[in-house]
Amino acid sequence: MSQRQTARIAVVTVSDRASRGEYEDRGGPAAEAWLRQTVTSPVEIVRHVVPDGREGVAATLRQLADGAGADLILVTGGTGPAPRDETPEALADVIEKELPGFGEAMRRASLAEGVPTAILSRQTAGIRNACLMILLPGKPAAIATCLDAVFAAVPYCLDLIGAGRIETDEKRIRAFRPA
Ligand SMILES: Nc1ncnc2c1ncn2[C@@H]1O[C@H](COP(=O)(O)OP(=O)(O)OP(=O)(O)O)[C@@H](O)[C@H]1O
Ligand SMILES: Nc1nc2c(c(=O)[nH]1)N[C@H]1C(S)=C(S)[C@@H](COP(=O)(O)O)O[C@H]1N2
Repeated sequence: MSQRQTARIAVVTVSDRASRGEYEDRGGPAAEAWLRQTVTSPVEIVRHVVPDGREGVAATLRQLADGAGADLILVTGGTGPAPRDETPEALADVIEKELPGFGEAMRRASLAEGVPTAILSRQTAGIRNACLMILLPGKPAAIATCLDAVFAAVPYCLDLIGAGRIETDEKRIRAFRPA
């Protein structure tokens, strides 16, 4: 299977208050900045800010994967235990396969940084067709911690599902592609 040369990445901030303009979204820009510093191959990055809620988030994920042809979607926010935190339920509605190892590795990294509430985040990842979706906590400071913890496995995962190929700056993240 030939892989698309310019990978399409979507960054989705899920936050009631950021979507209403009550505070400036800092999570989406942090995720985009992390990607631009790390991915060295051609990439298109689009950002969206949406309110919490299962149906709306699921519709956004479907549109980005199926309509916009995203290879990778990073979602930040709505992973906690509060009543409006429904991002994992939205993900479950749209994916064919869950990859729970992503959540395990991200929570371990946050715990190792001394954040005991890391276990409150139901962060995870999943596959829909040729799109990998990764859920991150809403705290902007968590984004680099969590992406640093899992991103070495992302390029090979995209290869396996037939998504666009990405290369990384080895000084930041050494992509692991088993021989
Ligand atoms: N995208 C973001 N940009 C800036 N700060 C954020 C963002 N998401 C979360 N935060 C900060 O982290 C705190 C905890 O995030 P959390 O996702 O639990 O918010 P929340 O109480 O669910 O509210 P909301 O969904 O309206 O953002 C917020 O109060 C805010 O200070
Ligand atoms: N690295 C890191 N992980 C973190 C946090 C944090 O500040 N740093 N906050 C935790 C808290 S307090 C919550 S409630 C959950 C879920 O956050 P979310 O609902 O914004 O996704 O993420 C957790 N994971």
